[in-house]
Amino acid sequence: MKFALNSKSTKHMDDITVNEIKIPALVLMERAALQTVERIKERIDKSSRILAVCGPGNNGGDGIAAGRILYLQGYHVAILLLFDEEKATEQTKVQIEIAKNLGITFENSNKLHEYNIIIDAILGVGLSRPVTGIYENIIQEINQTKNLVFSVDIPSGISADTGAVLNMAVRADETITFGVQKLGLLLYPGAEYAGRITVADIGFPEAAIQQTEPDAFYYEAEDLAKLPIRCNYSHKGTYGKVLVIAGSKGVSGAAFLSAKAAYRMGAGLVKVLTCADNREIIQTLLPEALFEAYDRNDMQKSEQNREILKALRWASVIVIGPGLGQSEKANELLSIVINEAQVPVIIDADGLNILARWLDKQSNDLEKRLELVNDLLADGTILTPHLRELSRILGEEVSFITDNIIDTAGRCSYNSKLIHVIKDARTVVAHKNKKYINISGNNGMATGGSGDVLTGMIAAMIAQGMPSFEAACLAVYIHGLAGDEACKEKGPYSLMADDIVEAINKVLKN
Ligand SMILES: NC(=O)C1=CN([C@@H]2O[C@H](COP(=O)(O)OP(=O)(O)OC[C@H]3O[C@@H](n4cnc5c(N)ncnc54)[C@H](OP(=O)(O)O)[C@@H]3O)[C@@H](O)[C@H]2O)[C@@H](O)CC1
Ligand SMILES: Nc1ncnc2c1ncn2[C@@H]1O[C@H](COP(=O)(O)OP(=O)(O)O)[C@@H](O)[C@H]1O
Ligand SMILES: [K+]
Repeated sequence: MKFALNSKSTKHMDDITVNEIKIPALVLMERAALQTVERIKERIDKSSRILAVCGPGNNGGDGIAAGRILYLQGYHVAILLLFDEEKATEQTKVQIEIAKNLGITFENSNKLHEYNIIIDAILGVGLSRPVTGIYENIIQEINQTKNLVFSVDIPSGISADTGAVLNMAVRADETITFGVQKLGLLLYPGAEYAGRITVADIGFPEAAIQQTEPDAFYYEAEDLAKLPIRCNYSHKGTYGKVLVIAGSKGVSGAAFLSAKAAYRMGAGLVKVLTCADNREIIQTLLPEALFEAYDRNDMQKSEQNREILKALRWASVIVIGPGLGQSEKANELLSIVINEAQVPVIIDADGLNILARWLDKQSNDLEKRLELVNDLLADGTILTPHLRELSRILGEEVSFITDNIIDTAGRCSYNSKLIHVIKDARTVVAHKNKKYINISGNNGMATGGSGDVLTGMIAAMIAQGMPSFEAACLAVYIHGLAGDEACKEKGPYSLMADDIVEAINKVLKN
């Protein structure tokens, strides 16, 4: 598990390090520069012509120092300052003075075409407003050259908080970020602008890191160790019972994908509760699944509802929504589940759309709607909306979410007992003040049914005994990894949801 910070927390960590622990800012800057130089040297040679393009803040200071270190090692280096020297920070002024004393060339106009390596040290985590004027112009020029671009800490113009492009941003080949990962480098579009990212240790002391509340966390391969253990002395009951309430007349794929994914993820038993018409297709495609219809015409309604309640009592976790439609029956099923379930519930797809319609009848106000959902659903209920579904629940535009997905996740989950899995290219899972950002997965997964697969995977993790929030984070991570495995074989164009299901084993067996 790794942590990520926003700009405010990064400054807080810097502040403790420099002002309380008293490690001089220039020492940190020198280490930042040395780390930057290490990465750059892996991709250049002595014939390279390097230009450090620097802004007035400490990001610029890092760039000047990196240029100076390369110069002293015999590389061809020049520095371009984009500001009036008076405006530089104290540390950056020192860096300018050292570089001048050593006789390093300072360019006074943009001659980007005379260089093939750019050190982008224009703006770092201190970016506070949209980029305009000469900053905008130079960034545009950098992006138009074919030069190899190394961004210091973060590509200039990318918000460290949201990953947004503040009007104009550098498209880097590599980004060397210092101490801790930044939210803006994990989230798109920042993640794409950053190119290859290195999180470089520049000696922030553990005490400073400990005193800084992480803004989000993410998983890497070692976190697969969090998978529930399977023991020899066990049976199918040990690994839980997943009830998938999904599908409707003519719609069977979602139920199939969700149920199959739950099995591939290790659930002991999976039962599909769907419309009677789907019996043959589900039993043919997935004979391992138990089958129950929610609309049998050989039963009275009360008798049918008793069967549904029996299924709810049978389950150790319930999925409701994929392909369910928004019919009267679907509405009724969601009500029954919300009122009667005594185990964790995962609400997806049409389950969420129905919920949004209920909310529409009650309030247009975002806070009020969040309060209503919170009151309606049981502790630990998991909602798995994609951006459009979440926009319906919140009663806001999709852009309201994409402008600041971390902030939105915070608003949904702060003071809430619910777990939100906000699905996107970088899915965010939020619960109370905890936020997970998922970095696995690929654009091949932007294909019908891949969300249904995820729902089954989360359910299987819960069925095997994981707490709901941890189950959601791990399932989202593995879903992305399975997507990556599937993509190796099928490629991003041809990847289909069932390929993700079929690749789960590649992730789990290692
Ligand atoms: N301190 C430490 O421990 C360490 C810090 N380190 C490094 O410091 C970096 C942070 O430095 P920083 O705080 O000085 O901010 P930085 O990103 O250089 O920019 C601020 C300047 O830009 C200006 N500005 C802002 N937006 C603008 C815009 N749109 N267009 C134009 N100008 C704009 C802003 O002006 P202002 O908003 O004040 O008017 C101010 O002058 C960090 O990313 C890392 O690289 C490392 O050395 C490791 C140790
Ligand atoms: N570009 C992408 N990169 C990574 N993951 C993606 C990308 N596009 C979609 N996904 C993932 O695929 C799934 C799509 O879910 P959803 O939109 O609910 O699909 P469906 O409703 O068709 O099942 C989500 O888990 C999402 O995170
Ligand atoms: K930068």
